[in-house]
Amino acid sequence: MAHSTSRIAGFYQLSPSERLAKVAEIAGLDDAGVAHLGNMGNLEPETADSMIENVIGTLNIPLGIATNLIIDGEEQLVPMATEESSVVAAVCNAARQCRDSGGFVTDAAEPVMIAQVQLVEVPNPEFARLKLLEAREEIRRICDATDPVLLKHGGGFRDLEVRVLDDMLIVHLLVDVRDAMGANAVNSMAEAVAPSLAEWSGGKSRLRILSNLADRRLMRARATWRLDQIGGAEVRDGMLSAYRFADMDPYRAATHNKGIMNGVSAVVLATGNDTRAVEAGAHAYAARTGRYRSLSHWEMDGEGNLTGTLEMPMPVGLIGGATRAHPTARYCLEILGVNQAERLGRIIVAVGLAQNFAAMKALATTGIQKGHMALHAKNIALMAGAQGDEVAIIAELLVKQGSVRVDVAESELAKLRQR
Ligand SMILES: CC(C)(COP(=O)([O-])OP(=O)([O-])OC[C@H]1O[C@@H](n2cnc3c(N)ncnc32)[C@H](O)[C@@H]1OP(=O)([O-])[O-])[C@@H](O)C(=O)NCCC(=O)NCCSC(=O)C[C@@](C)(O)CC(=O)[O-]
Ligand SMILES: NC(=O)C1=CN([C@@H]2O[C@H](COP(=O)(O)OP(=O)(O)OC[C@H]3O[C@@H](n4cnc5c(N)ncnc54)[C@H](OP(=O)(O)O)[C@@H]3O)[C@@H](O)[C@H]2O)C=CC1
Repeated sequence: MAHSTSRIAGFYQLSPSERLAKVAEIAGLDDAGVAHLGNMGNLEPETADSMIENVIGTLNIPLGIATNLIIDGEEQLVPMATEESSVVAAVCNAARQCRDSGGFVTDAAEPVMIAQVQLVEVPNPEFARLKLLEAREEIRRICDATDPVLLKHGGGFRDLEVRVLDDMLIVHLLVDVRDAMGANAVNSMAEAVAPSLAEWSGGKSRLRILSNLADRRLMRARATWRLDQIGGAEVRDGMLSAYRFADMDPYRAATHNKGIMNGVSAVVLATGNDTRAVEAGAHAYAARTGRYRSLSHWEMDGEGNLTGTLEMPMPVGLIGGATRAHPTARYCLEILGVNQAERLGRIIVAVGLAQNFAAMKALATTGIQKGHMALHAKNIALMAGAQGDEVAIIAELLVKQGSVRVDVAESELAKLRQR
């Protein structure tokens, strides 16, 4: 049913509770709905209200901890925020199976982000391109002057690329953003330097914005799963065949990479980082050869063990965005014990690889539904209306019957309540 109006002048100037009252009136929410949405959980209304616009409440997402991970020789607990069952269990499961071979080894490139400046109506783009490249030091001076704090932390302008796209010139500012995700930092630089670029090129500047294809800020993770740990050669070969399928077929690659992002996005979200930025970068990177492919690579080593690698852009920070503003994100960073954005990125890529291993193994053996649906059964029980102890009882019944469905849950719940 359409609402009576969506034009609410000055809505943004109200407090969260005033906005909620207004929405409740228009949408016909009852007292229980208002009370529920008005409970802001562990995010203060003032904090939420300064993070985004038109706030009326908060949405709690479960926060789980991935166990069993060894990353670069260190035991590592990892907070993951996700609404999807079996994602956390999958990481624990994969990490347990490579502990005997040392866990995950990671690596990272410098934290360099790209800002793009679009120059249009450039009369002689090839000529202007060289002029801009010659002005590198002047460009450095203008960019670095916009962010002395970043400079103090060892970051700042690193290099310049100029591309000719038809009649446009696209300038890439390569900026070391240290422990920030970097969008605001590089956007400010792009805006500051654009008038000079336009003048030197003889054109006009248009867009000045970060590129989410953060292909200079790559992070890598690798691990070996011993044959005896994963259940033998047949399991390994099934997984290698699953990988080949993903690498050759975009329909499969999209799902395979979604599995990787199950792990990646959960840690990105838990730490208050920008999930969309990481996701956009990951998928653009997966398509960099002109064909959308698997982000991970799977092989067999000389001893027949399964080896996996994952290399992907990882624009995450420990400062900026919601990383410091959201108290839960701050505590997640405390649990992680990281003091450099680079370490956070490495951990995230290791989690992505673990997630991919678990999903591929399940797919290549029992099928995804057995493990996933067993854990999803509690959600189904909740959907059927189970409460308190009923949730676990109904979930167990569904798994035992091998039919994790809402209609079955409803009929089991009715029977349980008649007893
Ligand atoms: C679900 C499991 C882990 C069961 O796996 P299992 O072999 O039945 O579990 P197990 O009881 O033998 O336990 C093995 C280990 O898994 C962990 N584990 C086991 N159960 C739990 C639990 N409840 N909570 C936390 N951790 C759990 C735990 O670490 C445990 O070791 P332990 O600590 O007992 O020594 C397995 O089937 C699995 O890894 N499945 C993959 C699940 C998955 O990928 N889910 C993502 C959602 S599906 C999707 O969106 C992506 C997809 C699949 O489409 C991607 C793609 O297509 O590539
Ligand atoms: N396309 C995209 O993905 C876009 C994303 N965004 C959003 O931008 C936000 C991230 O921007 P970001 O620039 O990272 O955040 P901030 O601008 O909030 O923080 C970065 C700033 O923190 C200061 N700083 C202090 N210590 C450090 C350190 N050790 N390392 C680096 N910087 C330090 C720097 O200088 P100073 O104090 O002088 O600022 C730096 O510029 C996210 O919320 C993202 O969602 C925004 C636009 C586009």
